[in-house]
Amino acid sequence: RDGRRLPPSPPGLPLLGHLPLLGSLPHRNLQAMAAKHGPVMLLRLGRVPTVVASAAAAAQEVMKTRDLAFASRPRMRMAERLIYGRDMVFAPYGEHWRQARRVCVVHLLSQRRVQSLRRARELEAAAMVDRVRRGGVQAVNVTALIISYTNGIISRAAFGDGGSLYGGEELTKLFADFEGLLGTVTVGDFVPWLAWVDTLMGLDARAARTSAQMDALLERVIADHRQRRRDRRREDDGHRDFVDVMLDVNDEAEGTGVMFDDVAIKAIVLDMFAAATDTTYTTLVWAMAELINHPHEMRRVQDEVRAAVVVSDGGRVTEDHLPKLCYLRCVIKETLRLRTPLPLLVPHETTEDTELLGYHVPARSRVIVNAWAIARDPAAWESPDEFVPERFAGDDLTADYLMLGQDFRFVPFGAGRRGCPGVEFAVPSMELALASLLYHFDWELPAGGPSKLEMHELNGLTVRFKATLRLVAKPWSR
Ligand code: HEM
Repeated sequence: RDGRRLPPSPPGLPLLGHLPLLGSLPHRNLQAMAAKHGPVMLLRLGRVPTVVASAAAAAQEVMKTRDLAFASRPRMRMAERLIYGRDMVFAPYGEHWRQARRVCVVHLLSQRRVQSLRRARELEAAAMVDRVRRGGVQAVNVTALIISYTNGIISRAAFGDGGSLYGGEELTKLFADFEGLLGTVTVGDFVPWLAWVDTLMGLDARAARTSAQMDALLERVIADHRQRRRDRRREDDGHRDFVDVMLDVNDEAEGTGVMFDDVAIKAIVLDMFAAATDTTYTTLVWAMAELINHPHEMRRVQDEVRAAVVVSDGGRVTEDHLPKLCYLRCVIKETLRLRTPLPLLVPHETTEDTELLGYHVPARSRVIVNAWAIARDPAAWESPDEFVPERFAGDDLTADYLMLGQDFRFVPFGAGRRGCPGVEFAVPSMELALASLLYHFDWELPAGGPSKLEMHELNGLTVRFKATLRLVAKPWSR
């Protein structure tokens, strides 16, 4: 009525709006809708107006040109329940998010801290290789193997080397429940008067149970860390785990007004688990699955890693080898493009009235960037649905090879204010795991089964390889 043009909107249903059109794999259904209605669409998910951006130019406006206007997050009931409503990943734009983000970037995920975790990564990679060796001729459950590797790294980073003392397998299960719930879309988020459906389906009870178990664990971890500090048994050996760092920040901030109380500490440590584990393991499992279906590419990475590791290196991959592994970097980048683990990123929300590709977007609209569709846009990529790591071979493949925030056709980590601060943590973890698995073993599908993997997806906190990936590992030696 005031002459401002809203984005095009397909027909929806009364009450539920476009919610049922999302289906079980929303990134795919939204891509099909964008092909008909354009790179910016306005949907109504239940009662929530939602703008969907499906082209690189739109992503650039959301995450760069008009970054501030798009920098908030919508309220998500499950995250509030599980992460105390005090975390950072799901926090609305404002002072709490700013302080938490600063601690994250400056202290928890700084380059120095990530480098200090090198030993943790190398220990976990060695343990993973040992586990495969011990499995003998049996097909290896690669999914479980990689989950255990990523959990191991984040547990050591967050809780210290004694991370496994807090439960080992049980801890893995607790985190699996936690991440499963966090990835569950609740009806109440979109249609508040139907929130009772979530209760009826047992979601509320499960969330309460998991949250209580997690809280008890974190209380114990914090109490142990405090005790150690009192006993002065812990020396500063250059590596401080996330709980130590948060307690340090708290001590230093005393009297300055910026305080992270125990609830905020627990919330931010949980954020790290939530943000780091599923994303990293999902990417690694997809990479292994793609390489199995592309034996020529698999052989090329193996030749590269095996040429880089010489006998005097003690016959194992270390982080010193990683910068030499250019083709491996192409494989990781191509996996993130084709199998974007968070295909719709994390939802944004507008802080004020703004515009997107010339369309009016009202304040407090939910905003979804379909990074997966953008990375498969036929107008921007050649053979977009094919796994072709070579497409990146001409790029600068040094440390900054993901070129985040520079090329908006490739945004698996988002960009700008709400972009992922964990990229530097994730990249060496992924490179080292993949290089180690491919250096030490030749991988095959189990005999008697299909000769190719079906690449079905399962939607949760991330979109992951649906089946359990089981492969036969044949030890390789020079
Ligand atoms: C392959 C691995 C990873 C991928 C693909 C990934 C992807 C993403 C994406 C898409 C977002 C949201 C961006 C947006 O809303 O626009 C995000 C946010 C975030 N990620 Fe990552 N991530 C990964 C690993 C990690 C790791 C290892 C950590 C920490 C140890 C981490 C910490 C975070 C945090 C704290 C946020 C919230 C940022 C904010 O809201 O301000 N991520 N990540």
